Amino acid sequence: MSYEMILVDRKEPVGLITLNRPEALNALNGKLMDEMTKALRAFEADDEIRAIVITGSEKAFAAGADIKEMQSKGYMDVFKEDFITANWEEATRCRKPIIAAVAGYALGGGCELAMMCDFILAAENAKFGQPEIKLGVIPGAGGTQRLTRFVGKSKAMEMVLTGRMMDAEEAERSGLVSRIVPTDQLVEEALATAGKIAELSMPSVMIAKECVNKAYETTLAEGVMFERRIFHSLFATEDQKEGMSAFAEKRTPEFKHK
Ligand SMILES: CC(C)(O)CC(=O)SCCNC(=O)CCNC(=O)[C@H](O)C(C)(C)COP(=O)(O)OP(=O)(O)OC[C@H]1O[C@@H](n2cnc3c(N)ncnc32)[C@H](O)[C@@H]1OP(=O)(O)O
Repeated sequence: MSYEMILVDRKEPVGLITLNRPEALNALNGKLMDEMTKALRAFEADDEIRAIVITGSEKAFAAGADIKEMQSKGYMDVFKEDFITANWEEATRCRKPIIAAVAGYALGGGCELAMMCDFILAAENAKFGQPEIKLGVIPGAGGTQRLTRFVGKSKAMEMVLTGRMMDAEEAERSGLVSRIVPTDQLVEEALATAGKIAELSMPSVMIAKECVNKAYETTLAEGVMFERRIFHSLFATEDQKEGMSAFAEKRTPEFKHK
């Protein structure tokens, strides 16, 4: 499959998607999002790929939705095409782990896309923000909801109401990113982290992801019960026998992903 606005690289067992629209700081237009949706679906269906990394350039992960594409749209246009959600949420549907490797600007839809991934690794030069208010709109791809869950009401409110950006240090302190890495080592580090996840038992990884995500959607008691039942189910896998035998025998496990 050929892509124009993203680069897709199969680095088994990791799939790498690089946003590649440098002339517009990777602004996310319909074509780019369609391509990303296709690439994510292809990796999801690929048995040899067990973790995914989405990244941009050193200057920008993505500077948001394409403002020039949006500017002339009217209410009925955005309503009829269900603008933003229609082809933007594939990352949230993917069952394999996705790491956002963010350098430079992650603004508006760029920040929202990063937050749809399972975790964010930030380069030292990363800058996060929801500047939509400065354009006379508000975040439309989950920013008001996900940012608030990551950083809490006060900081999310300030960022959404003023459009202020957060640097990597502040983003790490606030829990938006899992850690900061030197900018020139970002992709390498994200691939290495994804590679480590991909070595683990795939069913456990996919189910662990489901359980953590459940914490956002349910009560503590229901979430704990969901976790326990799922934990029980993993005792039906070959990988549970292999993982625990390998520990007892002091050797490295060889997971079969089943
Ligand atoms: C998804 C929703 C619903 O939540 C909505 C959104 O995401 S709305 C978009 C939110 N994002 C923004 O408002 C950021 C817009 N960009 C900027 O503020 C600046 O470009 C910058 C601070 C990120 C970088 O500034 P600078 O280094 O000075 O570069 P520029 O000359 O401004 O940009 C270079 C080039 O890229 C084009 N560009 C940048 N961002 C976008 C964008 N979001 N959409 C379309 N095009 C964008 C910019 O216009 C420049 O192109 P040329 O004019 O030189 O052709």
